[in-house]
Amino acid sequence: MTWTEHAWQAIAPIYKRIIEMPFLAELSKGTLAQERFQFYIMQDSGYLEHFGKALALLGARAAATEDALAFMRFAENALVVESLLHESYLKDFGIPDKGTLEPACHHYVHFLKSTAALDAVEIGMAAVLPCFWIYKAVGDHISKSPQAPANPYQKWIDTYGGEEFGIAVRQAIAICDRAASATTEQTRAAMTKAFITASRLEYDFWDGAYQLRMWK
Ligand SMILES: Cc1ncc(CO)c(N)n1
Repeated sequence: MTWTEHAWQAIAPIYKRIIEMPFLAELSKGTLAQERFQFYIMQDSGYLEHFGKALALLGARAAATEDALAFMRFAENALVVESLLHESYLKDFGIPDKGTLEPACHHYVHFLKSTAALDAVEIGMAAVLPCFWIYKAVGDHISKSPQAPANPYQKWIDTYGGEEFGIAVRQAIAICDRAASATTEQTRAAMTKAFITASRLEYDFWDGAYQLRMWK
């Protein structure tokens, strides 16, 4: 079994809870309250900015030039392509700026940045993998569900269920598998732990948006 197969198995219960979340069930049907999606997009705009920087840092730290280039492309995509989607939604909703990072987002981006900066590079790569893989799985899952007519969230669904994002996800998976097979058992275990933590933080991110959870 590859490391990524093992890691996905480890998060299977978390992924199951993610796809059952009301946020995603309602987004899929197009019935999600605009206020909740708006909160999510504002937080996610802030998220992408930090996520992009964590990816660039991993690119700088990657040993193989090929992996460095892949992570630099991921960083550019997070900062340019995905951010455009968010900006168009922010404009549709008439939101002037991104606002502050609320608890779930704050927790997640700082976990990613500190892991990318301070842990072994393989562990940093494992920490960002759920950001790719879970979004792809969720995008595919929603794309395969019965399509709601004129879903206001269709652009979001198309981005993450789309083939372009799929290519990046497969690359990220392949890089992590190569890194995992070249490292020690101890680092592999730490990679799995980081992968699980990031998956929990993905859950929490949608949960925080659904509950509109803000600093008290
Ligand atoms: C919280 C979060 N995780 C992953 C992605 C996909 O890049 C995203 N846009 N937001």
